[in-house]
Amino acid sequence: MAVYTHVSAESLAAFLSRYDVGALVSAKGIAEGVENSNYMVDTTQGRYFLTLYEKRVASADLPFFQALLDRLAAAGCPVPRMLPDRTATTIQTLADRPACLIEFLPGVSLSHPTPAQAHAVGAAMADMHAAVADAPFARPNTLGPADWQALFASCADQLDTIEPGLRTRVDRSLTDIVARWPSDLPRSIIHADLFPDNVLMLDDSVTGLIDFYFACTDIRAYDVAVMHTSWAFDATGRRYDDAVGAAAVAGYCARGRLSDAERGALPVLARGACLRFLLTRAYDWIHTPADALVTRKDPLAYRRRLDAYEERNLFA
Ligand SMILES: Nc1ncnc2c1ncn2[C@@H]1O[C@H](COP(=O)(O)OP(=O)(O)O)[C@@H](O)[C@H]1O
Ligand SMILES: N[C@@H](CCOP(=O)(O)O)C(=O)O
Repeated sequence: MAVYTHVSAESLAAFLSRYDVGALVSAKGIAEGVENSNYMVDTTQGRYFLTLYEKRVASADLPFFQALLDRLAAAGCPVPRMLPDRTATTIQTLADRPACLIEFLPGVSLSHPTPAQAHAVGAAMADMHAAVADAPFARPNTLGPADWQALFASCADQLDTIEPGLRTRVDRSLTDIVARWPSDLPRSIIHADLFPDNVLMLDDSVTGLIDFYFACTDIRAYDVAVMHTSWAFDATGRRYDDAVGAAAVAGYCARGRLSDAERGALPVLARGACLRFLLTRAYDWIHTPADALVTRKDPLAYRRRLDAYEERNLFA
């Protein structure tokens, strides 16, 4: 469960009184997620989502996320807008954290997506990229290739406590992936974390694209690669489902386009995605406070995916 910061009923009621959303009825910490503290809040008028931003979300970036969500929502993408209070203030402070009240969207996150569902999420990603194609705002990727060496250094000494040999394994791939990283592919705002748990679905329809807090300006095909790494494997990273992976890419191409150069780069972009999530998971595995109500994610599930992408071209 990801609740790092506890909010008392009194302070939540006072917070809600700034909005036209009715009075607090109940609030409960959300079991999923690892980055922020999230609550599902019921009021006399409906259901809302409350996020208190923690470690990896800089408050200076919140206006970017707000503008991005507003733009995507205006274009018809199923994203939750951050709600303004009566004074038109959206980004607030609660329990000494930046905090936002957010639209609650229907749907559930899938554990075992089918090809049809992966196709739908690929299409939704292409629509999202189209909606931000000429967006007048940008945000650098703070977890891109230029940051991996420092991230590696911050946990290198403890990597072998997760799995003997992991330090050497990561080091070897890091050097090779960074050397091969493409520099001339189209860039745009990307989600950068469109895992199944960041997509809400009902049957085969996408009802919510959520958790944009890693969104940034980077290689557009990297978003497709991140999606592939997260949708085409089971949670342990042991079982690869070619039909799901192919459907996610096909869904993207049904509504958007991948050039030959972008397609050709997918294997190295996927290896980079594996490394990025392996490293952040390893960092969290090592540094998450013992009393945090959070389920740490297994770094080795991404070491296994990295192995799979290095064994053969899963995009062939
Ligand atoms: N706007 C929303 N509407 C409905 N459910 C949501 C919404 N945002 C998040 N959730 C639920 O909360 C979970 C955790 O949210 P998420 O943003 O992924 O957390 P974190 O940023 O901490 O990783 C999601 O998996 C989803 O089930
Ligand atoms: N998707 C990342 C972690 C980021 O957490 P999220 O709950 O915000 O998606 C991972 O699985 O490592």
